[in-house]
Amino acid sequence: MKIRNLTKKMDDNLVLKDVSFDLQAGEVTALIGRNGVGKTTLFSTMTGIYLPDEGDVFLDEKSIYKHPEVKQQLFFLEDNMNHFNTYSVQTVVKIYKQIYTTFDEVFFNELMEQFELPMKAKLLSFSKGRKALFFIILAFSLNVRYLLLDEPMDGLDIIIKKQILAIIKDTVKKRGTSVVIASHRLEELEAIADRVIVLKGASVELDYYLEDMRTDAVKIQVAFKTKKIPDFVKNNAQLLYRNGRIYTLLVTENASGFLADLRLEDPVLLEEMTISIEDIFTVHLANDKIDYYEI
Ligand SMILES: Nc1ncnc2c1ncn2[C@@H]1O[C@H](COP(=O)(O)OP(=O)(O)OP(=O)(O)O)[C@@H](O)[C@H]1O
Repeated sequence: MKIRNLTKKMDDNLVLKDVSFDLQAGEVTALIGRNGVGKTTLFSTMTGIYLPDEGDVFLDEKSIYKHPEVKQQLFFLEDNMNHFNTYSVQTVVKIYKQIYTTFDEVFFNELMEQFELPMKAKLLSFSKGRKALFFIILAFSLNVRYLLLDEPMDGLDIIIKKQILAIIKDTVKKRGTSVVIASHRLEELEAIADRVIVLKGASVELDYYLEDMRTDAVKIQVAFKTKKIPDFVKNNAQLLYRNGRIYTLLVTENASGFLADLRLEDPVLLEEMTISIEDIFTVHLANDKIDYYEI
């Protein structure tokens, strides 16, 4: 799926500006950004609920706006499916089976049984967690190539979250589905995301694979003998946190060269740490920069 130069205004507000990326099969992409940045608007525009002011979205080289039939291959799970509240599970399934001929009934029944969700109950009688679980099961049962999930785990308890993550991971692996999950709960996506797209100020600020990031980048804790911070540190590292004289730094390019230079300074503390999505988010989206000199 190719997203090309999407620009979208909501009222007079420019929400998306020249947004482009490709989605590949068998990958989980985390779409992250602060509240109100435009994640839901991007999904709505990618699926033709909104028409873009500029740009296009292609599935198998066909524009989804000009060839709506290709949208059979994608599904957008909105963060609030309350419009189905008065329907029974059976009725919702019937509706989706008519729309999506790829619906996998065996898979659906197996998961409904596994999670003990009743078929005849109305969705209104489900707790928030059970309802979210039901819609995730439904979404994956549609057997589409592209799934866009908007905050699918918002407000769920840890047990259900883990169950949902397991379903996502398993199905992506087995079926080669491409899943995009919009969230600001980064720690939850860490375990399953292959790639992260960061939206900021209406545009794509960052787009990278976590594995590449972990290879090219390094996160370290360092403390120097004196209060003076070497210039190459200030110029090449992004400061994540500071605790007294201990600096937690993120270096995203030429990590090995940076570490070698750092060792020459003979620091009193130098420790490598695991990079999290949250670190990236902090560096790129935080408004307040931490000052190296504030000791
Ligand atoms: N129907 C609408 N009419 C006018 N403005 C809208 C409409 N929908 C969204 N917006 C505006 O577009 C911007 C992006 O909203 P959107 O819901 O896409 O952000 P988001 O990143 O999904 O936010 P959140 O993380 O809070 O869910 C916001 O400034 C919002 O106020």
